[in-house]
Amino acid sequence: MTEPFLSVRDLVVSYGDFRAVDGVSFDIDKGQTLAVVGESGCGKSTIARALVRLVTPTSGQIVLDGTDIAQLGEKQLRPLRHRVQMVFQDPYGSLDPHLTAEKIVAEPMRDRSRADRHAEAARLLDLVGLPTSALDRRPAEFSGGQRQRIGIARALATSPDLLVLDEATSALDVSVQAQVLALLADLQRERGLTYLFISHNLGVVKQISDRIVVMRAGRLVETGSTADVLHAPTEGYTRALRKAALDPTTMRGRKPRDVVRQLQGAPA
Ligand SMILES: Nc1ncnc2c1ncn2[C@@H]1O[C@H](COP(=O)(O)OP(=O)(O)OP(=O)(O)O)[C@@H](O)[C@H]1O
Repeated sequence: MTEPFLSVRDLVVSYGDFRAVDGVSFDIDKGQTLAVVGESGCGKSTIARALVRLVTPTSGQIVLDGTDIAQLGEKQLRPLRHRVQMVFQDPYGSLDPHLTAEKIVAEPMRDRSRADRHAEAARLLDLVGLPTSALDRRPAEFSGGQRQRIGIARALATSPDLLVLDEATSALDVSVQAQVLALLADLQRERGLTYLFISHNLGVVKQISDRIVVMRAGRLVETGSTADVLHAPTEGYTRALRKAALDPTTMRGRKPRDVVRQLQGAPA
């Protein structure tokens, strides 16, 4: 049997005495999408931060294509960093407002010639569906969906194998969200990219993921294929999340966390 591309084993991430992620294990095969779902504060973003090594795990393993990166120091990580990139929820907040799209996308290519950087930035922007005229424009001149395309182009600039997408489509309205999801699916097909897709939106997760991990209070409560977890969840918590996501009247204007609490018997 081939090894999974990413294997996370007994991952623990603590902030001081608080275990934000508490003994979580999962695998992702190359070219597949694993979604991590759960209510606000359950540790989804902490898993993302550990995978891109913005935080150092307290314990456990993060084996990326055969190398455990969990405890590597910055110097050892440097040659591996290009392989894992992150796309954030808020493209506006994560793009430097003073830089043009060309500079933002070409930032990781500092050692290449100016002409090369220009050509590569144009190619990447074209890949995410933006015209050459986008090169000279700054983030404020783009729509939310276009800004997220720039965020994806920037993440692709290092030729990564794994993209960690942390609520990457959550700030977008439904039709733009669908376009960005279609773009991500195309990029995965064309480039064999592996995705870890973090979301509280089970409707989106259903469209994009092969497998799902359900988290609650730092722990993994359920995992399986997308069809199994969404259509035949074994855990009451997953059923509550699913009900909250599928019933638009329950969700309107409310935090999933509040809806889940209500479904579990707390007063609305
Ligand atoms: N730097 C930090 N220091 C202390 N506690 C933190 C820190 N970052 C996150 N936490 C806590 O860790 C827990 C998990 O946070 P995390 O951001 O991973 O959750 P999440 O599932 O991504 O939530 P959301 O969906 O709201 O983004 C929360 O209780 C949060 O308050």
